[in-house]
Amino acid sequence: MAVRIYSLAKELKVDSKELVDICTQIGISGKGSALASLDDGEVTKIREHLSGGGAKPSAGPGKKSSAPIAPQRPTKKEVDRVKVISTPKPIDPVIAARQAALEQAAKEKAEQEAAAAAAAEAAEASRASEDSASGKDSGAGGDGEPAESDSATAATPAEPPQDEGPRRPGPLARVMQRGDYVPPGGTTAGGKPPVLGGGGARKAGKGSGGRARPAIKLAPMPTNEPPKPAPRGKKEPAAQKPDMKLPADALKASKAGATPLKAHLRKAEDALQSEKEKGAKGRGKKGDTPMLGGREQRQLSRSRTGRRSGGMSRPPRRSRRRRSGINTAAPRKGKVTVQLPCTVRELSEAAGVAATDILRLLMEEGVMTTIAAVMDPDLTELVAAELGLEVEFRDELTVEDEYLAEIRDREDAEEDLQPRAPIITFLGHVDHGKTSLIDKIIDTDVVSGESGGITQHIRAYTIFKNDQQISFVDTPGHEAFTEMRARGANVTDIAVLVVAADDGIMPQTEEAISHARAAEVPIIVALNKCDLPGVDANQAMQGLTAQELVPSEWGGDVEVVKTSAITGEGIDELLDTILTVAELHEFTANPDRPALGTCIEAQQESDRGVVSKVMVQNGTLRVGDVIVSGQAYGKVKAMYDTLIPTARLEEAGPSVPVNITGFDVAPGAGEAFYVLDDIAKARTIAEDRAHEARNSNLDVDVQHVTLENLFDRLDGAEEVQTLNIILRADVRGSIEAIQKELGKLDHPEVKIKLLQKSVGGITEADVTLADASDAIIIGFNVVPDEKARIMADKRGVQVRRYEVIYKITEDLKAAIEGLLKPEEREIDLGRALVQQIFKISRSGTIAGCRVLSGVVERNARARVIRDNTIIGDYPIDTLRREKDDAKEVREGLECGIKLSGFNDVKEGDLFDVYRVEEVGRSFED
Ligand SMILES: Nc1nc2c(ncn2[C@@H]2O[C@H](COP(=O)(O)OP(=O)(O)OP(=O)(O)O)[C@@H](O)[C@H]2O)c(=O)[nH]1
Repeated sequence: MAVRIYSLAKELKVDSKELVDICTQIGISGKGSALASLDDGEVTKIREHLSGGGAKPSAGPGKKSSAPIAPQRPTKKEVDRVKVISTPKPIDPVIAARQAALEQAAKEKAEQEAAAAAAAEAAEASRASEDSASGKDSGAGGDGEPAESDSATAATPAEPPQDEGPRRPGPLARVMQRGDYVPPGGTTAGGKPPVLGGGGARKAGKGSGGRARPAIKLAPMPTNEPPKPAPRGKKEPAAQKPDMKLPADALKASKAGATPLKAHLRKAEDALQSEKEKGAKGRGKKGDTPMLGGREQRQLSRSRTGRRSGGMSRPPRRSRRRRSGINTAAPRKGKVTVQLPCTVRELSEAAGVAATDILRLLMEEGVMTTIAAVMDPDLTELVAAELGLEVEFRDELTVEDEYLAEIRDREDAEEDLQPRAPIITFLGHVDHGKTSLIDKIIDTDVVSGESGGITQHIRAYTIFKNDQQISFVDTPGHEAFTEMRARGANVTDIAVLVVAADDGIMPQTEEAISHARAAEVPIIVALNKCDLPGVDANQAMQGLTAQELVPSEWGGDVEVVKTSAITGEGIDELLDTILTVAELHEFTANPDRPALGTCIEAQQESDRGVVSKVMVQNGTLRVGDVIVSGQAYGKVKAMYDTLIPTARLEEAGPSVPVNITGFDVAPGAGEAFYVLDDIAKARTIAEDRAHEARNSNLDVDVQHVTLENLFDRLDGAEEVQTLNIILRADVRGSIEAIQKELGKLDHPEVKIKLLQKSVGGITEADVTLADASDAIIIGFNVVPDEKARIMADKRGVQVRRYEVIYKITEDLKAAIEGLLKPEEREIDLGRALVQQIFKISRSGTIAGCRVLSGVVERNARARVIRDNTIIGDYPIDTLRREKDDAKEVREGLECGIKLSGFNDVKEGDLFDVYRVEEVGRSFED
């Protein structure tokens, strides 16, 4: 019987990877991964090899023995050699927290029942005494009996309820009953709320308990956000007092009074004066900032340094201390780089010119100023020119960059990294069983039906399987998964693609595959509903193969697990596969740093305020931590388990989802969160973001790749770049032809990656994917639907439509080479729906239309769209409003349109109206 390498490795207590290497050494080829299968002969060969080597457990002395090798306990040497990566201990605090919550609930229930029983007894007793007083009590026993009865009643509340019958042990109880469970000392029910994540993992990570797992190589955490520039000052030389003198010619030139500097200074002063008069308030934006002093500048300076008091003439302490060291004056340079806004001091430091010399230069121009005065770019340039220097500007650092860059960019030392639980997302076509599978997994191992803690709203949870932690993020659909990625949040390590065996690959399955591929996460397939009679798993596997997901049992590299969420078939194997894939990827994090992660969702609750579900991705989040996420900030007031929401936690380590309270407003789903050391900083960042969002007139905040800017992006790039493409076409044949043509495009610096190819019109899902993956969308004989078009405009995603295949390759080639000549560009004008047809013998067919959006112009062209497919493209011949010719007809109005050369118009057709404009070359310079 075929056995997987990792299973055999487990049995033989050796590292899976080591076993892969052994396969190669002993001539068993094609076993590149621990997930590969071995046949009986190969297993025997391996066993013989290991027994011959003497270092591994052996089957016994006889080589010919065919008896299975009994798993043996590894020797101490072996245990020492194999680094244990299982994390048995984190189970304790989580289970303890959950158990504490469940026990508390049980206790409350018992108390309520006891109170009810006591009340009933008391009522009974009072009735009895009334009866006795009225001489109705004829029973034996006299006065003593009620007393006995009372004492029995008094004892009742302390007893567990007896009438419930034997209770099925809950999963937590089951875990407690297991031999490998060690209860955490003093942190269970009734004690201080236990902690979750980090601490246990840390202890466990280096322990020697649990089964032997492969040795790990520690990998860096995937980052959530693109790297930001390092904070200012990090790499800058220390403040200095250079001994360079101003060049005489520079001074002479400025003294002559004819320099542009004087005029500029006057301009700056005027501007400052008018700003003062206006009493303008503003912060953060250099455009609003009066240069060379002013209250606003002081505010800006404070907001950037985080100081709440002090004037700009006094430099921040840190700077002063820095300057008191050795003079590290840089030699005078011919070209200097400064960051805007630039102060006199910064220019002096960058240029290696004494600040006093710059001040003197300014003074000679009649401007009395200070070393901390901010100069605008023009003035900086002019002063530099006076000094005989060329100046280059770096982008201004935002407050956010200053505070968060260090946190985001901080790389963890390898020795600080610990194994962390994998975060798994289930994707797939609607109704294929994603939710049922997750429910089954949770029910199987952690929570029984009595927990009552799982609600529809819980979308992320962590569970334990064989002492291994796994976290799930249950997104309602792959769009939500991709939406999060679009916001820079990658909260998934492994995607489980759920495919119903009776249905096979469906359109949303294809989309889910593209989304998982674009996220570059490993894919495991759960072939679900295998319990249904007559399902043909082979057919579904053929479908997977057609999607380039070749099952490992067919020699491919994709693990396909046959499951049933109803019978539980394959659930354990699915979990094992997830854990093995996770093990191979060695996900790690540093629990000893301030937390950062992603907000999965947030909502305002009437009693608790904002409750946010966050996934900790690195570090440890603690109650009391200062956090910022999007435009929200606050302090973590309380933390709850997501699976059993009554279980309170004190901290959460990497890969642990928790519900927290404390944000002032609800952060958006997919927003990154960070822990800061100061609430004022968090407030500044959140306010700054809110301010920017309010002031931003542009909806498009990301400049996505377009064929026009592709070359600019490639410019200066060192490595091979990837151009991601989403292709939608009218028929499968077109896709194949285009794919073939794209394959011919061979460029040393640009790789073309087809993220998704499918038949049909362009949808919002395509735009979401393009947004998240920085892709362009190519529509071949198809158009975007209205919502997709609006979304693409809003998100700056380029949608290019073609009707001739060679034009696609021509454009791509030209774009890569920077020679794209967009001589003609189509300007979308609007859309009109054909509501009625009028056949007029002399003129032809007139389409009675309603303009759905935009405008229809007389000299424009119209693509005729039927069932989301372009069936033709014709010039508009006549455009009429009622009986009159019209130049244009706007949204909401009715009109008659006659197309030139096309009479086969039908009701329900859409006219996609556009104009062709001549546009100059983009890359002339
Ligand atoms: N026979 C059988 N039915 C299943 C299985 N898994 C799920 N179902 C049923 O399929 C239906 C859909 O299951 P869900 O778990 O809601 O599917 P889903 O993929 O989460 O659906 P959406 O969340 O709507 O995308 C339900 O009626 C389930 O009971 C299975 O393994 N076997």
